[in-house]
Amino acid sequence: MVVNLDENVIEVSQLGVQYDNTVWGIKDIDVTFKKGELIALVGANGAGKSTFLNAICGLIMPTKGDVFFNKNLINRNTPFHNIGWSKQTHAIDWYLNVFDNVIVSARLAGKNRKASKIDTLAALDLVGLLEYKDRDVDALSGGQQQRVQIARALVHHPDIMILDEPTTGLDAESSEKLLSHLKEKANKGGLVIVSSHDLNLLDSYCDSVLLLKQGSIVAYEPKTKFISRYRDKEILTIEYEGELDKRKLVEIEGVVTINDLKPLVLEIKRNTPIGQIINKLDSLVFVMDINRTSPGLREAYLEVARAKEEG
Ligand SMILES: Nc1ncnc2c1ncn2[C@@H]1O[C@H](COP(=O)(O)OP(=O)(O)OP(=O)(O)O)[C@@H](O)[C@H]1O
Repeated sequence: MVVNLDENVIEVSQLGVQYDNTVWGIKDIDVTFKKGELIALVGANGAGKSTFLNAICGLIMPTKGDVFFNKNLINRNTPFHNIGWSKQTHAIDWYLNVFDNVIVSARLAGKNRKASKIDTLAALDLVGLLEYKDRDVDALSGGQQQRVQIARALVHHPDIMILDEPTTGLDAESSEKLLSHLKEKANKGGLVIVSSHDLNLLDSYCDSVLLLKQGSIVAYEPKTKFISRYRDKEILTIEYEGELDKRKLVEIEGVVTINDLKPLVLEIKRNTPIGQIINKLDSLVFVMDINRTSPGLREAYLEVARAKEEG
């Protein structure tokens, strides 16, 4: 597969989805996605992530605006083909067993029976469901049903994957395995858009961040740039024994915010000498362990969300 990484794969223009002629799920979204990236779609509950992903896949009809895939219009009448999508709500065939649920997706993508069978077994192996291949899907746990949906999305090796909260219900190991697979696909020239509330997981794998708030794009930029908005702060995590009073902590020089009390998680100004902070804590509690880290996606997300609220 020869991939032109400069190609504008998906172009979204003035996209808006209004529900019941009242609530705008998303509004006036203009954005372009290129290949070769894993994009983290983040935002609070109700920010419009699912609406946005469903609209760009052609699963719901926008109220206004357009989505183009390589300059071709996408909508419910001409939906995407050769993409892998997975909705937040399960879209699986309840009357089929696990294997058939997945192979049907490969066949629908135009693969022949033999290739579909090989790919189905590989996809089930990837999501850890090989031993369940003959089970009815309604005899699976919620997390296992989620894996069936993911296997359906990936089985035909699409170079565009749009996955809405794919790790909900997955255990940590499966989530890491899935994201690592998606990252590899993006590295090889694919385009992957993943929404999730698990910002620590996304941090390890995403290239760019798209932050939605109240149906609009607040930020869309490389992860490093997104996080650098937060570069003037670091995180101190402190394990201790005893009781701490928040009011005493805010008085300590260099402490910007208290994120958590047990363990104590402090945001401090970058390069603050931590000796004075530790001395103060030593006088209040028994300090057992101190860990100093640079902020990641989660902290940057909270910062940007907070700044936009204030601004
Ligand atoms: N079917 C619907 N009918 C009416 N309003 C809807 C419908 N689906 C979503 N909305 C509204 O549109 C807005 C965006 O919802 P959406 O589900 O896209 O958010 P989200 O970012 O995916 O949230 P979450 O993180 O909770 O999954 C919300 O205000 C929501 O209440």
